[in-house]
Amino acid sequence: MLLGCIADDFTGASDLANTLAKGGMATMQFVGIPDGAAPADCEAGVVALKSRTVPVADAVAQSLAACEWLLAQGCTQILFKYCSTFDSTKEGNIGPVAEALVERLGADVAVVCPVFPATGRTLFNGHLFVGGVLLSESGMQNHPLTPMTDPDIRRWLSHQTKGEVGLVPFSVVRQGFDAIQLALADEAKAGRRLAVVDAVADDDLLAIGGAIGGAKLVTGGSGIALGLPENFRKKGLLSGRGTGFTPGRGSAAVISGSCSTQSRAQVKAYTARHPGLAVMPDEVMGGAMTAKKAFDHVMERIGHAPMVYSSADPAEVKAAQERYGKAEVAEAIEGFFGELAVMLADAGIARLVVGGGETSGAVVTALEVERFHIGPEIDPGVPALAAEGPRPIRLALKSGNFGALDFYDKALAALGDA
Ligand SMILES: Nc1ncnc2c1ncn2[C@@H]1O[C@H](COP(=O)(O)OP(=O)(O)OP(=O)(O)O)[C@@H](O)[C@H]1O
Ligand SMILES: O=C(O)[C@@H](O)C(=O)CO
Repeated sequence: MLLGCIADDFTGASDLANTLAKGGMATMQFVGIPDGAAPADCEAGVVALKSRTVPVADAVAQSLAACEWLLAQGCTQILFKYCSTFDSTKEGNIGPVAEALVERLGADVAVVCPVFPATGRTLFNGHLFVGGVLLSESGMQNHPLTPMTDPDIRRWLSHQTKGEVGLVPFSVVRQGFDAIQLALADEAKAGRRLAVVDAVADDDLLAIGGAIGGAKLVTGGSGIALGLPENFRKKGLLSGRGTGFTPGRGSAAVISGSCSTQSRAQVKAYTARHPGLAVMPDEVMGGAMTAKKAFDHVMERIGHAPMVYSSADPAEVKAAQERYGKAEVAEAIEGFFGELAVMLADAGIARLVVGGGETSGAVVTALEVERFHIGPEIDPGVPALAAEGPRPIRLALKSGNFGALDFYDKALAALGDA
C-alpha cells in the first residue's frame, strides 16, 4: 500500500475512496482497522472510522491505531480525511487528531484543506464557503452535533490545537507549485505544524497536491486527494489495475435516515415513482414499527425497489428528540435500519442504497462488511461499492448533503441491474 487514509466517518471514507479510484489508484475502503494484512494489490487504503463526534481521546486513540496499521502495510504518506464542512466542535476532534498524527509521523507541516469544489466547498483567506455562502450562514450553524458558527477555519482549528495554525492564502496558491512549497516550508520553519491552505477550484487542489508529494501527513476533505495519485504515478508506482468492483444482479431497496434538506427532496422525488414506507420515531420507539414489519412491507413490493425512510423536517426531528432524547431516538432508528438491512441482505437483496452518514455507519456495521471495492462515481463524492464479508452486497452510501434529486435512481443503476 502506498497511500494510507484515515476517515472520520463512513460516507466520508467512500467519498475519499471515490476520488482516489477515479485518480487511478487501486483503492479499497476498510471498515474499521482490519485484523490482518491488506491485499497485496491495494495501492490506496481508506480506513473508515466512526470518530467524528466521539470523545476526543477516543478519536485520537482510534486514529493513531489506524495510522499504525497503515504504516505496517508500507504506506509512505498518510491522509486524515474529515468533512468538507469541517464538522467539529471547539474542543475537537480534527485538531487533536491532526496534532497526534503530526507527532507520530514526525511531519514538518501538514496542510489543512477541506475544499471540495464539485460540491461547492471553497476556501478563501482561510474562510470556508458552501455554495458561495459562508459556512456559518450555510445551514451548518444549525447542525445538531457540530454546529459550525465560525467560517474562519484557522481560528476554529486554533481552538482545538496546542500549536499555532498557519495559513497559505490564495494569492500564494494561484502562483502554483514552487510558491506553495516555499510557503509551506516557511510555515514549518516558523514552527507551525498545521497550515490552512486556500483553494477555490480543482486546479488549485492539483497544484497543492503536486507540492505535497513528499509530505508525511496530509489533512482535508476528499478534494485534497485530487492531485495525490499523480505523485505516485510519476514515480512509476501505480499498476493501472482496476478497483475490483463488479456490478450486482438482483432486487434492490433504499434506506434513508438522513433528514437534511437535500435528502428530504431526494426522498420526495424517489417516492413519487417508487413505493415508500415512512417510519415515524414514535412507532419505532413504541414498538408499533419493527424491522420485521418494514421488511415484510418491502418484500411485498420488492420488484419496484421500495424505499424505507425516517427522513423528516427539522421541527419533527426536534419534537422527537425532545420526547425521547437525542441519542435515544438516533440509536433506535439506526438500530432499526441496521436490522432491516441485515434482513434484506439475508433475503437476497443484491443492491442497497443508504442515505445519511450515521445511518450508513449503522447499516455497514450491522451487515458486518469487512471492506469495499470501489466502483463508478454516481454523483460527486458518492461511488458504487461492492462489499466483502459475510454478505457480498452492492451498496451506495450517501452523505446527507450530497447527490442530485434523482440520486437514488442513478445509484440503483450504478450498482447493477435486476
Ligand atoms: N425522524 C427522525 N427523528 C429524529 N431523528 C432521526 C429521524 N430520522 C433519522 N434520525 C436520526 O438522525 C440522524 C441522521 O444522521 P445521518 O448522519 O444518518 O444523516 P445526515 O446527518 O443527514 O448525514 P451526514 O452525516 O452524511 O451529513 C441519525 O442518527 C438518524 O437515526
Ligand atoms: O467531506 C464531506 O463532505 C463528506 O465526505 C463527509 O465527510 C460527509 O460526512
